[in-house]
This record gives sequence, structure tokens and C-alpha cells, in this order.
Amino acid sequence: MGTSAPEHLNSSGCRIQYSQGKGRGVYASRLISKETIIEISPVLFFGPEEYETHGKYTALDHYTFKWKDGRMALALGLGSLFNHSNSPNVSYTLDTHTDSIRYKTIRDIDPDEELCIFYGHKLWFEPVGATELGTDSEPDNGWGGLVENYNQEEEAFDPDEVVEQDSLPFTRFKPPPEEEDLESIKTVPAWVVDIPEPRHITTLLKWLKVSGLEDPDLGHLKRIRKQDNQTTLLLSVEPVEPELPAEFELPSPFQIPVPSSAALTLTSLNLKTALWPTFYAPKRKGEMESWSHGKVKWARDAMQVVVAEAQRARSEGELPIFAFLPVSYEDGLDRTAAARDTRNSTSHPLRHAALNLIRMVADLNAEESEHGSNYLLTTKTVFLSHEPCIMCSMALLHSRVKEVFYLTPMPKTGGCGGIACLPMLEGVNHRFEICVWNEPPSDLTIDETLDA
Ligand SMILES: C[S@@+](CC[C@H](N)C(=O)[O-])C[C@H]1O[C@@H](n2cnc3c(N)ncnc32)[C@H](O)[C@@H]1O
Repeated sequence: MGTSAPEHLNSSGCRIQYSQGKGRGVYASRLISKETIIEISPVLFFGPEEYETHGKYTALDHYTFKWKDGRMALALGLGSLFNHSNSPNVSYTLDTHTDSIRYKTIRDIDPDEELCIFYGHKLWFEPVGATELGTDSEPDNGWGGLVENYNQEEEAFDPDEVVEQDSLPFTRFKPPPEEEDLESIKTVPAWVVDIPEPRHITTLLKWLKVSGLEDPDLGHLKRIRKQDNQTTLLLSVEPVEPELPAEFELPSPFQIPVPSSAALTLTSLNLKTALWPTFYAPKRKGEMESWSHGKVKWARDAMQVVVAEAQRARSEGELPIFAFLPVSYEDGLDRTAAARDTRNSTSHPLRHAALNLIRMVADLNAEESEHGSNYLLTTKTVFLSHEPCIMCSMALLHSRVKEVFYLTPMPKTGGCGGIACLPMLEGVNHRFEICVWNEPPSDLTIDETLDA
């Protein structure tokens, strides 16, 4: 063993340092933000035969990654020096196009923090740190382990490329569109004019086309309203009163509120058309926001954190239930929060993971938010190890969360598809999308009668 670690010219803020009980490790020499590629290591291959007859009897066995075609690969550069953690802060992807391994931070990294990857559940050494799990008897569910990462080909795709619904690693349930009531319909003031002579309508419509008043923002509205023997023409939503052609001797235009968007449901169509004739544009059944490869990777990374932290919680005497609010994929700027179920340690029956998470968000935002809005998770996605119980599902609904992902369905107690599905109930004042991971890890099973 050398007496001091070699210097390494890695410009992404990594250094090599001895790590207590683990040999050398990779450390952050400055703050590194989430989703930073910190290393791309070229690999050196060993053919299956060479590996079987020689490689596996050498120290290299502790360093090699299994490649897709059965070869073993030794990461050069920093790649071989990342130590293992059950709650890794770095993910990696085998890039078969360039024969290299890319290492990326999963979350923001503090200066001097060790950068660790997840080796899988079958470890060949006694991991340092009381939080580490993993025995030979434990099934390797592949979560973040070598096998799974090696099957993850997202990096080989364009991160912005859309993933087909059927290829997503989770199943999505989208609530029906909101039924609107009169109060919730958004309107904009629009200029309209009554047309005393219906025979002028065609000419006026032609005039409108060349008048500069045609506005794509009005595409969801019909141009003409016929009501009580009165024909009215929609002119514009500009603040200034439009000038009308003098030859028709029209009365002065006036402003009225018109709906600002098309009607999604028949109920809203009726309500909106009472204001001004509106087009009906129901969302096609099953129509959902699309997911890109990059976003799927983001969700997978978040779920890896959930699994690792749920296992860690169990090793520390808690229930293996975990809730995680990652930095959102789109802006990558907001706060993250994470919470365990702490019913065991607190002897408090309401300390469920999802409730703890919502309370944590409220506490974090308490100083900055307007009174009463600090708990809101509007536009956010929450990742859970288990389907939330009815109480937690209601709390999530109350928090206005956008999406909830869970791994383990709870058919007897769950409130997001188990015994009930709260966001789909009639009359609730918010709906969120539910995404159920396709293959829940078997080692997070809890008593089926427990509320998660
Ligand atoms: C890929 S190497 C990592 C770099 C290694 N520490 C070195 O100095 O060369 C894997 C080896 O690091 C050690 N190691 C990695 N993670 C560890 C952990 N959490 N606890 C203890 N030892 C660890 C084990 O000896 C393992 O065989």
C-alpha cells in the first residue's frame, strides 16, 4: 500500500483520499451539484475465458464490472476507486458505444463528502459503516446493482427522446380531468360587438381575417354568438378598443369575460358556453404527459434512493418505509426532502413516512412561504417505497402533489389503488397521477395489514 494517495487531475472536483477501513476512495474537493458527470472512465476488457482461468483469482476480481457481452471490464481513471454505499450519491452507466463507464452524481454533494456507488447486494467484503446491509442470502434485486445498471441503456439514448408508454418501467393511472365549477373557470376580458344585420356576418368575418385582430389565443372560442335573436362577433382580447369598419354602421364594441381555455369536460363546456361559445376538447382517454429517457432515469435514480433508504431504516430498527421528494427533473433547483416511517422509534402511531415528509417540507418552507402554503407540493413528484395508506393518501391530496410513485402495492390498506383510490374519488378538490413501479423489490415486503 502506498503511503499517500496519488494526485489526480480531475477537473470535476474529485480527489482520491484514504477512506477509513475501505482503502482508497473518491472524495469531493468542492461542492458538486446533482446530475454532474464527474468521471468517464475508459475500460480495459478481459474475455470470459481469460477471466475464468485467471482474472477471478486475482485482485482484479474486486474491481471489474460485468459487461453486456459477458466480458469483464476494468475501469481506468477514477472508476475503480469508488467505494460502495447502500445509499449511494453517484450512479453509473456502462456505455457500450464508447467502451467507458460514466459516473454521475445523484444529488448535490458537499465538499469533502465521499462519492460512493452501489455495488449490489452481494458484497464480497464486510462493508464499513453500521448502515450497510447485504448478505449472500439476500436476493439481488438488481436495484442500482451491477446487473440492473448494466441493463440500463438510457444513457445510450437521447435523454430528450420520448419513451413509449409500454416501455416505461411503471404503470400510470391518471385521474379524469377536473370538473370545473363556475368559480374555477378562468376568463379574460374580450371585445365583442353586436351585429344588427346578420347578412353582414360573412363580410365581417373576412374583414376580421385581414384586420390584424385574429389572435391564436382565441382559437378555443367560436367567433359568433347567437343568443336571444342577437348575433355578436368576438373581436379581440387586446386592452385597446378595436376600430371597426365604418361602412357597416355597427354599434360600439363592449367588453365581456370569455373563457381562457377550451372545455375539457361536458360540465365545463356548458359553463363556459354560457359565457361565450367554446370548443370542446376532451383529453383523449389515456392521454398523458410523455416521459423522456432522461426523466425515466431521474425516476429510477429517485427510486434507488428510496429502496436503499428503506433498507437502511429497517437495519436501524424502523419499518422499511421511505418517502422521497427529489429535486424536480425540469428545473433541478428546488429543495429535496426525505423521510422515514418513525412509528417504531417515536412510539407515535401517526409518524408515517409520507406524513413525516409533508411535515418536513412545511417546516423547511415555514419562513419563506405565505402563511398556510408552506406544506404545498404543487407540481412535485413524491416517490414512496409503499402505496400510502388512506390517511397519507389524503395528506398527499391535501398537499396538491402532482404525482405519486410507489413500489409496493398495499391491496388491504392502500389509498392509491389498494382498498380505495382517493385521488379518483368524486368530489375531492385535487387529483394527482399515480405511477406504480412494475417490479417492486421483494425485500421491502411488510405485513399486508399495516398502513404504510
Ligand atoms: C472497486 S474497489 C474500491 C477502491 C478500493 N477502496 C481501493 O482502495 O482500491 C473495491 C474494494 O474497496 C473496498 N470497499 C469498497 N467499499 C467499501 C465499504 N463500504 N466498506 C469497506 N470496504 C469497501 C473493498 O475492499 C472492495 O473490495
